[in-house]
Amino acid sequence: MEDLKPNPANSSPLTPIGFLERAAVVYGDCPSIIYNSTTYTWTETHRRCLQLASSLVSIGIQRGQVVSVVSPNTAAMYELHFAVPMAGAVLNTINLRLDARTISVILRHCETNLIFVDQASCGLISDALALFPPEMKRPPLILIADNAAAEDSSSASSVWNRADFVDSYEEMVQKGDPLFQWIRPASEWDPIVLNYTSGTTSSPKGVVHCHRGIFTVTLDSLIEWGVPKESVYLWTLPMFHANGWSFPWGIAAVGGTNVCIRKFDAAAIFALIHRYHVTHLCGAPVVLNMLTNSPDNRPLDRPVKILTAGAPPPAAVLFRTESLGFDVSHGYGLTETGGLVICCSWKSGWNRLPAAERARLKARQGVRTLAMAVADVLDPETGKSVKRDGTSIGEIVLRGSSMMLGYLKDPEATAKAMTAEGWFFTGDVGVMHPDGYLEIKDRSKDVIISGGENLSSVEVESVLYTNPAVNEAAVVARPDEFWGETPCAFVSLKEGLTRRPTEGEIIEYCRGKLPRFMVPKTVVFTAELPKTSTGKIQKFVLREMAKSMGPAGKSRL
Ligand SMILES: Nc1ncnc2c1ncn2[C@@H]1O[C@H](COP(=O)(O)OP(=O)(O)OP(=O)(O)O)[C@@H](O)[C@H]1O
Repeated sequence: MEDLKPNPANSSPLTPIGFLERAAVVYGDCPSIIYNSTTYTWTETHRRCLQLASSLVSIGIQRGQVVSVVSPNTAAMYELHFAVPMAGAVLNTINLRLDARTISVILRHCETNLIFVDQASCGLISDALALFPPEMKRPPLILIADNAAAEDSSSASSVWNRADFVDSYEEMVQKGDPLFQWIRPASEWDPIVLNYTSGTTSSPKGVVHCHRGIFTVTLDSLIEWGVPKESVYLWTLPMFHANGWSFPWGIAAVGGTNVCIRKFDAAAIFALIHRYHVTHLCGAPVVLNMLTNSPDNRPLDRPVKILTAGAPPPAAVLFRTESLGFDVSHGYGLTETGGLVICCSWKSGWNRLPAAERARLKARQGVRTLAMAVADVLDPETGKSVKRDGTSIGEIVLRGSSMMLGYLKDPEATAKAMTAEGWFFTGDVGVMHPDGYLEIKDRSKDVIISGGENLSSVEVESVLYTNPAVNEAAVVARPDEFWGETPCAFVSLKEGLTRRPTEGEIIEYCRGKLPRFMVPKTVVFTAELPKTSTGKIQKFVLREMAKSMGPAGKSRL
């Protein structure tokens, strides 16, 4: 059989871009995108993306060049996930909640060739470009004009003239060629996207993924979550966050409907679910918490599937979300993995367990998805797999086909993250349970060491979330003269409480539920917890605050 080798008939490069072509054939008349009063079909989306791709080529965009986008979840943002790679270019979606300085650094770092700017982000991009060194060439801009953005503060007219843009998004679509032969990747290893990490632990890093990686993670996520054909997907997860965990391409693969929205709050989510018969949505645990704590929440008429990832979901939050009628799935991934690669695959037998136990099991991150080759937890001392006992701690490592190509212009960080032994080191600390499901205990930088014992801040937080008065909680290390470090809890309380608990009461509550060394020694009440632009709690900010409070004293309790 040695003579049987790859040949042109069996080795066409894998790419998710072909999903759109197929959707236009199979689901041509079905709605592809609903955005405010606009509805497109898959035939129209396919045609519009081809037209836009051809216009990109005619203005000089070349294979492998970076094209950036700053936009909320609009129809244009969705189309660009296909149109930019169809022009052979690399899509770089930028988090519009970042500050101008960070965006300026990103734009210069990736040497972008063109920026699509949503009307409401013009002020932000103007500020970011003003920070370019004077001798540096500014990239050309395309305006995504949008009536729905008009109410936002820094609209185009107030910052820039139309002449500052080389064109408008809609004009580029309209003048493009609907018969354009899109530029297929020469190799499946060609880059397709460049995404910057959330910057939770350090400065954002530029992660490059190839067509093959995105193809596999997209199909993998559809299978793992069980997304059927013609699902109705509500875009609550920003597409700029790791490409919405691959669902822009995934929803095309199943011919679903993308309900795109610029902004959301709990009331809007419940209204849209009802109006469009939404079947699926994604959100970080902070979104689940917002839905369940909102006065607008109401039990759903029919079950809606919600996939959560991005931060540890406390069991209490999962429990409350399911009580409203959501069917929650829990996954784990990093910008570096292109989407979710570990999922808490649900076993039907678990449905017979009490609700609290179900939530506890679901709070575990789970097992590798089908396309991930290996997921393991390695002992930091020996480099060997930890015992499957649910208590031995190690670093979570991964190997598989959706792993990034590497960090842009950072061979050192790339080599540190992906070793010659074939592991990607996640920087997350976890345990392996006897049933083969893994659970994150902390980010390695967030582990608290108290009296020589490693203490999981996530476990303490999950207890705090069960307190009916607690809205959000985060636990970090506070220096302590005797113990080295002790857990310090930052807590925001729910609105409308008739009586607010005291620090002593919160500590007492934890005493009843945690081993002594894990009980917070300090509780700080705060109106809101600091978050990154992707909704993750910024523990480094809280750590600094805890440090500035000084050593906790000589308490030996
Ligand atoms: N289900 C989950 N449970 C717990 N943590 C999760 C889960 N999913 C993702 N995470 C956390 O999110 C991280 C990946 O986040 P992302 O790629 O958005 O950037 P970041 O790591 O937050 O930012 P940076 O790398 O710049 O510090 C994971 O390493 C993990 O710590």
